[in-house]
Amino acid sequence: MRLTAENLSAHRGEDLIFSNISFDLQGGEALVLTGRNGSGKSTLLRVLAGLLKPPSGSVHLSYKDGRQAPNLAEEAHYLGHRNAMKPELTVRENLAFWKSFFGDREGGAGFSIGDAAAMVELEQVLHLPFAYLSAGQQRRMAFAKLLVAYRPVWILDEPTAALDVKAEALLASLMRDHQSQGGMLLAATHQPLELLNVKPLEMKGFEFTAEEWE
Ligand SMILES: Nc1ncnc2c1ncn2[C@@H]1O[C@H](COP(=O)(O)OP(=O)(O)OP(=O)(O)O)[C@@H](O)[C@H]1O
Repeated sequence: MRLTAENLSAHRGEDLIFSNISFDLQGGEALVLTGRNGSGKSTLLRVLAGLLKPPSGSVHLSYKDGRQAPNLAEEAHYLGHRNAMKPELTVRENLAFWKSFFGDREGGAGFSIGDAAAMVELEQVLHLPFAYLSAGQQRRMAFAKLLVAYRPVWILDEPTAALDVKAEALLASLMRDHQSQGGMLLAATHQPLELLNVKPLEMKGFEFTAEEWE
């Protein structure tokens, strides 16, 4: 797979958040966004996930054999700051919903709910309402959502926030497994995760001085 983004920009309300963002990524690589708070990392990930329309620029995704994928959003999982799980449903019910809602895309198959829960080391809490899990357990289960349905691209916004060191290492190893199988990662993270084939992209945001406004 190959992902090419050219000259992307984004607005929030009246403000230009970034412009001229371009990158090129192959299967197995990870684009890691860095930059200070407010520099536009989440905004860029939301643009790539198809949740915000960029006023300029383009994104192209092609399969290994050169065919164009219809769009990136359909080939990607997006894990934002929120976990997107219903608190009153059990963990198993939540994962079952996402598994059938997403289905698999070309090139792979999702894991069973039991296997995905075991991969995040939480198979013992599948019967509990999602709300009963600790913040770190909830985040790990939100990650299991990526495992139950296959997507070649994972778009991850601070995936390891609220996690202890052991859980952070566990999710990082699942991310590396995804890469080893040819998957791509697009991730914003404040913690340095040990990913493979990292391409860093520093978001600078816009900082206008008083003189520049005049
Ligand atoms: N819905 C919105 N409406 C208006 N402005 C917004 C909106 N969401 C974000 N912004 C602004 O866009 C800018 C970029 O925010 P963004 O969340 O992309 O930054 P970030 O680099 O991910 O920051 P952090 O490291 O704190 O997560 C910020 O100035 C923020 O205030």
